[in-house]
Amino acid sequence: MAASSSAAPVLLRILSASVSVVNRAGRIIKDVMRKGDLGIIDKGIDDLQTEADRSVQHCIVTSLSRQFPKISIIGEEELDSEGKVLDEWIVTSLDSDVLAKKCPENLASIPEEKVVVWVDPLDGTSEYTQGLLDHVTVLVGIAVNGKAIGGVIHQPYYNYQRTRENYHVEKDVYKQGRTLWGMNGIGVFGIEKKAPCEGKRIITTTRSHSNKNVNLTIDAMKPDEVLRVGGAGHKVLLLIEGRAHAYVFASKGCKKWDTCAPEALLHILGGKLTDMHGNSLEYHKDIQYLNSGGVLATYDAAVHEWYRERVPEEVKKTLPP
Ligand SMILES: Nc1ncnc2c1ncn2[C@@H]1O[C@H](COP(=O)(O)O)[C@@H](O)[C@H]1OP(=O)(O)O
Ligand SMILES: [Mg+2]
Ligand SMILES: [Mg+2]
Ligand SMILES: [Mg+2]
Repeated sequence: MAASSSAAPVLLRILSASVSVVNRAGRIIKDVMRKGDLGIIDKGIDDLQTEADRSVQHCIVTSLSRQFPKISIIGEEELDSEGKVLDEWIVTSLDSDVLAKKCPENLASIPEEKVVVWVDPLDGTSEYTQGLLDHVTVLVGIAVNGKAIGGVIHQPYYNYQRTRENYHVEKDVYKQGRTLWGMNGIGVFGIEKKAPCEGKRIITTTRSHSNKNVNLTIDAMKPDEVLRVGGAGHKVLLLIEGRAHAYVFASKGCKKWDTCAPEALLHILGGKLTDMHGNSLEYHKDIQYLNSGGVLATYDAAVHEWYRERVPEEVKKTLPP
């Protein structure tokens, strides 16, 4: 594998390394939970950090920067660079399924220096601390020229309730955890896209960062059902799997590391993610981290406009892009 992997375009190698490292990240998240002491630090209003957020960020950032020293990596957590990084957290293997794909021509010649990687080591921290474990994802988004072009979403506890209830069933029937990955021009792997039900409108939104404007906006869209769940990654998974039609978050709070990987995969699958005004999000390394215009995403790009038109003017005024 060594010869072929070193010959592969750098973007494909970055994606391949990201797929490898998120599996290690998922094990760290489970180890911290099993130990029981989450080491919670309060970063601000409704903004927690746990031992898992810290350790996973060290794991992903150190693993990727050792292999790709010239890429820009921006992670959610502000950590002491002298902090403890265990050798066992460093993963430098490349996923062979990713390497086997053909990188599209327009991306094959992108040099390392032009790549920005956005890392959310643990998305859905609030839900993690409350035991809503399948809301948790690990997000690695890849951007080139300010656009989200690929990424990885790892959901470490996918199926965990089924594995618990069906412990007597063969282990592999309900495998716990999954990894989705994709890149423009290659596709998305690790998930099957399903269309949501017709004749009903299901909106998914925040469960831990709600406010008056979030609710006003959802009401204006007259949903039949509202799914209040944690995590930006998790909510985009609900769109991809046809469990919701739209993800509506008419508030500030989500950052670029929350949206980069989910946006990339959703777009490849025909969906659309923008701010509440319909502006596309930018991922240059010097961009402001906050998605100040909120987040509006739909399972299909064709229905996005319908939701955008219904965002109340008074709410839009509070969300300058
Ligand atoms: N007000 C906020 N402060 C900090 N993080 C936020 C805030 N709003 C949203 N987020 C981040 O966006 C994700 C999606 O938001 P929500 O779950 O509320 O829909 C959250 O899990 C959190 O990411 P993280 O858990 O990685 O800190
Ligand atoms: Mg956080
Ligand atoms: Mg997050
Ligand atoms: Mg996070």
